Amino acid sequence: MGVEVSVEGLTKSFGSQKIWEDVTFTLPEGEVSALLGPSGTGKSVFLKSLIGLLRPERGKIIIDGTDILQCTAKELYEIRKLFGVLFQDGALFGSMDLYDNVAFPLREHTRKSESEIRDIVMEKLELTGLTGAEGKLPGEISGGMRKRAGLARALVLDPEIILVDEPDSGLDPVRTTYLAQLLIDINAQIDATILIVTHNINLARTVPDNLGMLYRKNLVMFGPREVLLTSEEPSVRQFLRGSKLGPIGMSEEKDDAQMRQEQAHAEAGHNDGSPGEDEVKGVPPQMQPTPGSPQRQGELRREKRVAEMLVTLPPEAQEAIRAEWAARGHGNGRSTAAATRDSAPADPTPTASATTAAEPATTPAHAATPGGASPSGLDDHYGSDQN
Ligand SMILES: Nc1ncnc2c1ncn2[C@@H]1O[C@H](COP(=O)(O)OP(=O)(O)OP(=O)(O)O)[C@@H](O)[C@H]1O
Repeated sequence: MGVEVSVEGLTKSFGSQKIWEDVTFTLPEGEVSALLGPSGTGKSVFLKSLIGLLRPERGKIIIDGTDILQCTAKELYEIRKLFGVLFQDGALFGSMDLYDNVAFPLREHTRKSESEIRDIVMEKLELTGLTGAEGKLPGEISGGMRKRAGLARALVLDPEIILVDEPDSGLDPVRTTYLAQLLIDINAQIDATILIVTHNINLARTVPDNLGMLYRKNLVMFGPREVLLTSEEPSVRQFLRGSKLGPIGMSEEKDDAQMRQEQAHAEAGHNDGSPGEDEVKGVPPQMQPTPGSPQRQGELRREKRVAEMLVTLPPEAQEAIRAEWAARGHGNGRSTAAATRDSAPADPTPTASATTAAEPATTPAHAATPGGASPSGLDDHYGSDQN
């Protein structure tokens, strides 16, 4: 089962450049979460911090009960074994065929025999739809296949936390949906905690249990998906609509004059290409595991967890949550929700801490990376700094 990842008061700077500060939230065990944010807001820096490649100057990152900012190098090595990381480009060794790429972490970090390794590699290749392609070199296959091979490699050491960096980059929308389905199916099968960093609005709206957003050097919000998807917070609303209207500009925050001018253009009928209000309104149904998959244990735990916090959420989010439970017609959250309905005032402006739900980040760091010198091999891909 996946483990909880809890981040408390985390602050990271490079020299005098503050990336984000006082970030606090929890990735709940076995749930799927997505972290959004405009380019340059420090999402990748956050992922690197979770796996111990970057060192925030303040705060805690508690993984399976251990604060990785305080622990020894040996403890960090052990914690990194809990992670599987899917990098944007798959991060495969160009000179190795897919079989050897996927087998790499097993050969590097376990004492398994070649026949045991073969069973595991072939199982993961089948899971990711790559049976028959094991003899191909990364340069001979498509970007989507490379992503799936990267995922197969991230899974061979049975990660409890899976981190996915922009799963849609370089993929067409259809392949992005297949990859998202694979992540949900894997979550159903192994109950790993999953954190996805993405810009893809459709993926953010339909795949995760929880959403968070980084902006203005802060975690603007983090909580159940329904909270962000119904939020009127200007940056969240703008981002989830992919609209020009709002505080987020091309390279930095807009000033009031620019916002007023764009608003006037919109009111005068200018079409800026943003999706229509109806296309992105409300909370779409969440992606479910492929029929025949096990029930997602994370979903069951989430239902109970969200039921307990339901009355603290904004009314629109409560309504969306109840509607989804009613549509699915299952789970103990449904009855708990009914029991607590209208029994307490909602907080109309939830903050990250108010809506915080514990969520995890996963990926066996070493499993996902080709390098062998570092405990996980992650350093070789991302580069490690001790800033
Ligand atoms: N090792 C580093 N040294 C100095 N600055 C860095 C380092 N790594 C990242 N940065 C800076 O941190 C900021 C955030 O970068 P990051 O890549 O995390 O953003 P992001 O939100 O993932 O962006 P994108 O969505 O475009 O991938 C950028 O200004 C970047 O230049």
